[in-house]
Amino acid sequence: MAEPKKSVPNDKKPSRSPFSWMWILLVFLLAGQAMVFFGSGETETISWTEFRRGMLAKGDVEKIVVINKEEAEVYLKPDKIGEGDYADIDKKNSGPHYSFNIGSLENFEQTIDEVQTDTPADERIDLQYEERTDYLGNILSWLIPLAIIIGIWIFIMGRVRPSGNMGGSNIFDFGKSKAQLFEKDQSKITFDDVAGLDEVKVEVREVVDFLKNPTRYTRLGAKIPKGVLLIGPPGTGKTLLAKAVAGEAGVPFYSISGSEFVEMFVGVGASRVRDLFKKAKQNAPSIIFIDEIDAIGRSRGKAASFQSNDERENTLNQMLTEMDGFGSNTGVIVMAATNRGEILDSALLRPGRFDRQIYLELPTKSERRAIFEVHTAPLKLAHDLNLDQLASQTPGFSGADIANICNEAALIAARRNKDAVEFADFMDATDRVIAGMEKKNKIISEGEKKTIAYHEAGHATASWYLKHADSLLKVSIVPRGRSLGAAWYLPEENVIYTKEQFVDRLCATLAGRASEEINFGKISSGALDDLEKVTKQAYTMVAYYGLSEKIGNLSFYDSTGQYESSFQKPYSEATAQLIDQEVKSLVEAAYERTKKILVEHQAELEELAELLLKKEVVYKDDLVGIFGERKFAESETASS
Ligand SMILES: Nc1ncnc2c1ncn2[C@@H]1O[C@H](COP(=O)(O)OP(=O)(O)OP(=O)(O)O)[C@@H](O)[C@H]1O
Ligand SMILES: [Zn+2]
Repeated sequence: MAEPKKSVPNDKKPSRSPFSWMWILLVFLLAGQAMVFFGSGETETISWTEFRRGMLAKGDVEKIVVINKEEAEVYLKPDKIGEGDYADIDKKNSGPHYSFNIGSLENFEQTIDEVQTDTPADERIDLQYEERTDYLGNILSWLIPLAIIIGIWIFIMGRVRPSGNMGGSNIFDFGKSKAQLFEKDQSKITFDDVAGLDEVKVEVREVVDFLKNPTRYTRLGAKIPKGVLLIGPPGTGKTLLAKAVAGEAGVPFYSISGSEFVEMFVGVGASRVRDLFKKAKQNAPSIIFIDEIDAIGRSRGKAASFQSNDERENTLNQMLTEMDGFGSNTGVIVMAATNRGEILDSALLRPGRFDRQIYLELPTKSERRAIFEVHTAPLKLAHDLNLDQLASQTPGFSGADIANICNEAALIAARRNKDAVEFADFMDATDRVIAGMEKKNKIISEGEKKTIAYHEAGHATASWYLKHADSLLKVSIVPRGRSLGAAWYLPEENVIYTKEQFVDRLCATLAGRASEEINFGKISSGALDDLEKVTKQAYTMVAYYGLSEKIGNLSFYDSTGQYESSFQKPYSEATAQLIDQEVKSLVEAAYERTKKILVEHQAELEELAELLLKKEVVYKDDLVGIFGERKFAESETASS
């Protein structure tokens, strides 16, 4: 996430800061304490022992008033006051002269009783009991906790709204949106600041045009999309791209992060959304950017039973209402970013909401070079610095990582008192950034990269020569999500598959591992997804589609879902074993066949793998260059 270079507070009205509230409370508390102190100032507090051994033993006490069975007020005999031990008490003071805490009432009464029995009736102590309500104490006893709670609340509010982004943060306007507003002329980010992402930029250019020339579209009755969802791994430039759209269109940009909604109090999230949309509409045309939308837009229902987050749901509902509410010519386009598109609530993706989805990927080598170019532009570089080399040293790095490296490198060079940033500084910076990344990202070593390249080349080679495999569009060894490399196919849209088609697909999927075995003599864990797919497919072939001779025309598929819930298999133990055997031999046969194909075309496989290592992404043209035109026409694979 990028921090805004320039932002202006959107609320300019004068506001009382939480600190002034702290002061008021403090004064209040001190006043309360002072009242307690002075209110009891006239009676000296003594201890029970002092009382018993002193005035009680000497018989100086005239009256004791026990208050609330806790405290005793002592009145001395008038003739004792102002003399001896009591010299500093004013003669006119009618008492109480002392007070003490009686501790145990029983003990106290017993002691007094003992004294009384030894005393003549007319000299006995006058013992009285009184229930007194301590108004001040009561008030304070709830005022102090209240003050503490308010204090904590103010403190939390202060944290919830990081004051760095906002000029005046007022504890009473937390319902207002704290979206940051970037004024037109202040946001100078354009598409030139976004390196690579060429395909994405084409799609996003359209959005710029919607904002600039809405009538061109509305004139013909076309509906301008309201929401654009940017999906991609962290640091791939989603925020940057949204800002560039605002910059190119010259419209205000309101940004807020989904996670900010979540830490709010009940009802606040929804009112923030309302406020945000209101503001954006007032300043239309404009862009609302919601970062980390998954924080509020997570699929409802699924995990809800565990910990239902009503606040999140309210916020989401309010957002959907707002998006449905404004017409397509309002001139407000909502852009949202997430790195987990799959967990979003489907309600968000419905037409009229975020129906445009744009995928961003980690940059390829040439894109990384371009990003290095952007971020080294402001630096003073050594003349012999080779950006190509930097790009090839940083596979799997995101744009944000690269921006980070460039800055680190400059810091390192400065620390070393250099006049220009050199290659070595970049390498050290890379190490430092890797150390920070290691926890969240996969770092790929040269050796691993080679394994991945040969694995993907295996898939590509096999599917090129398998009649029924989908035709290949693109092969990449740029890591994405859980997988380390990928091949993109043009899928056949068949409804019915023949056994041959199934088997060819099995082979294509197994080809990654087969290539690893052929080229390195060992296999790796990198084929997990492939093997999962193969196993599932082989089982469906045998147990569902009746495609194995030994099982015959039986299907244990259950469209009603009963078997699954009843733990009971619809076939005998013997059949179960047979199914397992059939699956195994099916996969084994496919694997052997795949290896044969790969060995036959080993030279081409190697050529492709090396090209992948060099370019990281290889397109259909390159594939044709290596393998020649694919022999199977598309129509031929689409089958009977
Ligand atoms: N394609 C790119 N070209 C130039 N700089 C880039 C690119 N991608 C990322 N960056 C740099 O990385 C920084 C962070 O990117 P940004 O905040 O846009 O990523 P993001 O995809 O929104 O990440 P997150 O998912 O973590 O919010 C940018 O400010 C920019 O400096
Ligand atoms: Zn694979």
